[in-house]
Amino acid sequence: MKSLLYPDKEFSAISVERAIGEMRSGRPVLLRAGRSLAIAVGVEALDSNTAQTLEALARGRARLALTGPRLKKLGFDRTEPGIIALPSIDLTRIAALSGEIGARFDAPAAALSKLDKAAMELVRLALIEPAVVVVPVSAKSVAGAALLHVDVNAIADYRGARATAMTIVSRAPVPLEGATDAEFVVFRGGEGLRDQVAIIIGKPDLSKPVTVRLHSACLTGDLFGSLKCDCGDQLRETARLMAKTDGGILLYLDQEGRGNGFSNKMRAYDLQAHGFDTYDADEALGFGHDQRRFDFAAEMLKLLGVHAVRIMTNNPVKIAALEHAGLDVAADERIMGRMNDHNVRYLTSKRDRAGHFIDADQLKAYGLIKD
Ligand SMILES: Nc1nc2c(ncn2[C@@H]2O[C@H](COP(=O)(O)OP(=O)(O)OP(=O)(O)O)[C@@H](O)[C@H]2O)c(=O)[nH]1
Ligand SMILES: [Zn+2]
Repeated sequence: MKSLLYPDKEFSAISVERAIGEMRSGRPVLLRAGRSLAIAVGVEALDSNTAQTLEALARGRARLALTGPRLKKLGFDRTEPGIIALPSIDLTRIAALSGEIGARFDAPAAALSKLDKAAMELVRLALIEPAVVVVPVSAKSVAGAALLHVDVNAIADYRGARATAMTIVSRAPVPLEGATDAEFVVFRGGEGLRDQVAIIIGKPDLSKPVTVRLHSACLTGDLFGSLKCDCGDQLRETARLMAKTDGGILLYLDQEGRGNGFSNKMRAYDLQAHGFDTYDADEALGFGHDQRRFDFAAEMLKLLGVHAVRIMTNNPVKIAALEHAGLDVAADERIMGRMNDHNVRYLTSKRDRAGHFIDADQLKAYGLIKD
């Protein structure tokens, strides 16, 4: 039946997209690896009803899958993701293991099975808290249950199949303040089928290096002028600069919170309000320093006919990503926002911990760094 509608490979990717939707909605998903089955439930979605149902199915065999950074924070000597046995679905223990600050556990953590790996990847794709309960089940015990099934191989192959599959779905002129000749081009595709936008400012000459910026969405900074970062300034300054010079292309990428999603960014901001720096906060939540990939952004540029770029960024990873994707990076230029008491620590951390090219003199003048 399925092959009547879609080729098998396409059906695999579609089943993952459906599973991402289930995860984001807080519903369990049934994973299959050969003859083994397991139910995966994001920790974010656990309540006492779900816990009771899982308890009955688990018969002591459930486990909690956590990322490497989270296990490290718990005191485990490992950087790889792993699982911790859950003899019972104890919500307090699960909450402590997955998110409590200062929680420490010395129970052994084991390597992920194929089922656990798939569960972790789904949670990552769904942009929810990166912790998932995995409950091995028999086919008989879930017969007739209204659960979405997805094969672990489909999940493993998903990124490769979809990461750069971008198509243009609409475009229209939108005059901007400071850049009246601007056209918005909307792309759809990539992981999670999000909408991504390219804003073509002026008439860039595609036969020469085109000025580009890859700008990851920051609702707080871009729209509300949050003082915690420099995003809003960078965004508007880039558009103005492109309009004043030979034009350019600004990619506005749906990658809130360095790719962690907006809810996780707000969790991180809450930790920052209690003294954590930007990277420590993400680590405490189980994330690495930066989850973003820019291969799909390079594909957007290629689809617009760009071969060579002059990129405006302080982030070395963006430069390397475009080069890796086969674009000629003819130059890279800095773009700084205004510094203030609320964002100077954030900018210092980006310089010191992620190698961003941020003007040390400016930071020094602000008095936060010594050398
Ligand atoms: N997780 C997390 N994300 C943050 C925090 N502050 C800002 N962000 C996100 O960081 C990203 C910043 O995007 P960009 O300005 O494009 O990227 P950048 O890596 O700073 O590089 P350039 O600005 O090009 O130098 C956005 O996705 C923001 O939502 C934070 O404290 N934690
Ligand atoms: Zn920001």
